[in-house]
Amino acid sequence: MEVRARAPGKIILAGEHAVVHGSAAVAASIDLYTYVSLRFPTPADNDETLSLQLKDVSLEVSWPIARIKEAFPNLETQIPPSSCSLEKLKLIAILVDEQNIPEANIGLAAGVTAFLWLFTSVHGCKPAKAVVNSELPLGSGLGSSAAFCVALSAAILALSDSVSTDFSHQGWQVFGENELELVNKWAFEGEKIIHGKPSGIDNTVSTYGNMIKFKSGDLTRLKTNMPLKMLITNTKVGRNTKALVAGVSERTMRHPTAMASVFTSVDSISNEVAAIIQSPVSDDLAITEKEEKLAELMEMNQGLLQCMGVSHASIETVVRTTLKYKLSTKLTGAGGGGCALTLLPTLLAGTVVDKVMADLETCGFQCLLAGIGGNGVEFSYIGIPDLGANGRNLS
Ligand SMILES: Nc1ncnc2c1ncn2[C@@H]1O[C@H](COP(=O)(O)OP(=O)(O)O)[C@@H](O)[C@H]1O
Ligand SMILES: C[C@@](O)(CCOP(=O)(O)O)CC(=O)O
Ligand SMILES: [Mg+2]
Repeated sequence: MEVRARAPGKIILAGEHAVVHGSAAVAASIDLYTYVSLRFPTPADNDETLSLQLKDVSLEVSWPIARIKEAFPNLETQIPPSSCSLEKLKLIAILVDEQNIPEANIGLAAGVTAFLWLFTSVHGCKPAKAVVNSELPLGSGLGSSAAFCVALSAAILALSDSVSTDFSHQGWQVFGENELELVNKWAFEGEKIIHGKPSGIDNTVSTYGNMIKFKSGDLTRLKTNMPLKMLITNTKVGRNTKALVAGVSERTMRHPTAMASVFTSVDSISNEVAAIIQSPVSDDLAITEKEEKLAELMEMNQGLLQCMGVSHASIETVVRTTLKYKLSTKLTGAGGGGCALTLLPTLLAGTVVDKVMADLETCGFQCLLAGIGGNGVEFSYIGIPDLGANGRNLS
């Protein structure tokens, strides 16, 4: 039995970092996905291992099931998601260490740890093979860690008894509300292992898709008929979300009052962004006015992100370059490099977009125009006899 799941990446229109400290943030899914396929071997395969293949980084790790049983003598599966205890984290760390993950890929150890925790929590010591590949750049602010955890949780749950799904459905299918909640909760536990202290916004938008406002764990789904076009620029400067989030917390401990004001300002910006996006649009003039307000709010948010210490010279270069064309830019995700978002007004000439993209690419950056606000996590059973030719096989 094999299942494939896919979960989208995201952009944050307002509120990253501040959302970790209780402010509101606004995020949207993008049409770039992480795919996970998960398969239980048949008796004929005679395969008694648990393995994980990470295609994007050319890494494969595997453990004999006997080794996992030895490491977790008292392993119990659980249905309501819970946090990984320190004791279990230590046991998993030993299993991960045994894989000799190359020093250059050391950030991946956290992803491998999250996989072991999620899989064994639901399926215990069962042989299986998981394969992961992604259209998202890793560690760039587009939520690859959340998409990884959401797709993994979805695949793991789709092959478990805890969700009722339709095996005869052809092609991608969506979970029911209860199952989505379960996927989201497990993914959040995975994100905790990768990020340290995530707000939950990334796994939530990857699970539910579309556009959301998120504050202190509460999700509001935003309805909009405003066409929103963003240019995403990847500075290709590598960074690590966990370290950046920890840096903001340290600054907050040093300057609690000043940072509280910064977070309050971000909260107001996110609420205003959400209100603008949701208000009805009547004509081109109304759209232009709304775009001008959004652009200004993005500039203000970028200033506050700089205040938090998470901007970067490469991000400032994107801000300056796009400003030459009167376009507003802010970083998206954890910052410190990674990706920036530039609002492209509806009436902006295509030639201007081409010029700004060429200018940014001259700086060594990579530009992409992704679709915004599509579906959240989906899954599809593979190799079921009556799945038929429409069952999409992406391998
Ligand atoms: N496709 C993938 N394959 C392997 N690991 C992944 C993949 N996507 C995400 N990860 C995990 O997520 C980490 C990057 O997460 P993070 O620093 O939060 O950046 P972002 O979420 O912005 O891409 C990687 O170091 C790895 O542990
Ligand atoms: C900085 C933060 O707001 C978003 C991080 O996103 P990313 O991992 O950089 O894609 C952290 C969080 O909300 O968990
Ligand atoms: Mg992340």
